[in-house]
Amino acid sequence: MQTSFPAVVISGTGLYQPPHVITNAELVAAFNAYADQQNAAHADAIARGERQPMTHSSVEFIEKASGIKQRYVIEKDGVLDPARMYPRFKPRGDDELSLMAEIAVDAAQKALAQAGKTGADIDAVLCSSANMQRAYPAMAVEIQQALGAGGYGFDMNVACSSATFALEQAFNAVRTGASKCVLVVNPEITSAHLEWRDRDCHFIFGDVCTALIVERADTATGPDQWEILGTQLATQFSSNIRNNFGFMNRAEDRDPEARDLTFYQEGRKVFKEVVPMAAAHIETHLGKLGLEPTQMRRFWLHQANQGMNQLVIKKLVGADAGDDVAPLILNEYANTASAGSIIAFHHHRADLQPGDAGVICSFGAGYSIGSVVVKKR
Ligand SMILES: CC(C)(COP(=O)(O)OP(=O)(O)OC[C@H]1O[C@@H](n2cnc3c(N)ncnc32)[C@H](O)[C@@H]1OP(=O)(O)O)[C@@H](O)C(=O)NCCC(=O)NCCSC(=O)CC(=O)O
Repeated sequence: MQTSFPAVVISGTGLYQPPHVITNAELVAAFNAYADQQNAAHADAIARGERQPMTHSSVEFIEKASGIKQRYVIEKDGVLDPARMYPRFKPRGDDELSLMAEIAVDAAQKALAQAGKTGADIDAVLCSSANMQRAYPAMAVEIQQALGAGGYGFDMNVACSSATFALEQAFNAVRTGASKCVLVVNPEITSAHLEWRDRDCHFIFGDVCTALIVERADTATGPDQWEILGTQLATQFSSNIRNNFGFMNRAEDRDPEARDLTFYQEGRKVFKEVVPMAAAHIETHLGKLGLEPTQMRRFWLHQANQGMNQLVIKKLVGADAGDDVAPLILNEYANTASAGSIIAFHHHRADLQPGDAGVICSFGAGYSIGSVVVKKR
């Protein structure tokens, strides 16, 4: 028996933008100072041929290879200190709101205001992010309490596809009647998982938090509603984007400074393998909905690499991706893991008209790909 579901909308989005900017010039200056210090400290071993000298990074490479021009971070001094090279966060007591929850509450309140809702209207909180601050209790439950929300909350992690995968859970919870109004939050404190001392990746990530409100169309009162026409998720195992940090590290007697306990990747392989997967995924998803890529007014794509997004769009619509078709935010925000496509949706939808449709699509570690087709009401 075919069950018909009520229409479900995204009725609000919110964005927490960290207070500090690191430009590529600042980033490269810190990295090069660190490399010089390392080379001086190991000059003898380098002279004996026992160790390779570190090579300088460059602003030109970063901008040409990725399109990234700067990134926002929650704490800047620690990252740019050549004697440290990662952020410095003050530990908080168990009775204080944790940092991930704090930025999630900020983004959530903005999304709630846009939707004309309060925390009390929320009956499910999905905190979905590439990294969680602690093992438990779930971040989502702390966020639920801080917002005065009811129902339940849980955390989920699908790396860069965390937001789109959570959107499908929210969509299903609302359309089946299990939940009335779901908050999806994506606090991405990527500065803490990035290896700022590795020139292959030190430029990639930035911090941010996004939030989305998902509810039935017949309860939505906000001025800007986007009906979810469908969602499609896919995963295929790959170690090409990986981070082995985890609760077993201590039991494995791992060196906490080991290179594989922060983000690492085979960037070229990711580029080559993920572009065709993402394009085919979107095309198949739209086909199931009886839609063509050329009918989409906009693609809010994952923000990892400018060239990647251009290739995905070329495969889909046979044309170069101008900002009007696939807006870029990574030049300003860098890669913000799961939040990237949601930042693009947040900043670049106001000019669309009722009836215009588009695709929010993430792709990243897993591999994981998630697409959400939306139409402005
Ligand atoms: C990482 C990249 C920007 C790297 O660009 P390229 O592939 O063109 O470059 P490359 O690594 O082959 O390096 C080319 C040459 O430049 C050198 N090189 C590397 N880094 C450099 C730097 N900082 N400054 C100057 N030179 C540099 C290399 O040593 C090499 O030298 P030589 O030529 O001498 O050997 C790109 O591959 C990329 O964006 N790929 C997609 C990755 C992606 O989407 N990942 C998902 C991230 S995870 C994610 O999004 C979230 C999630 O899922 O969690």
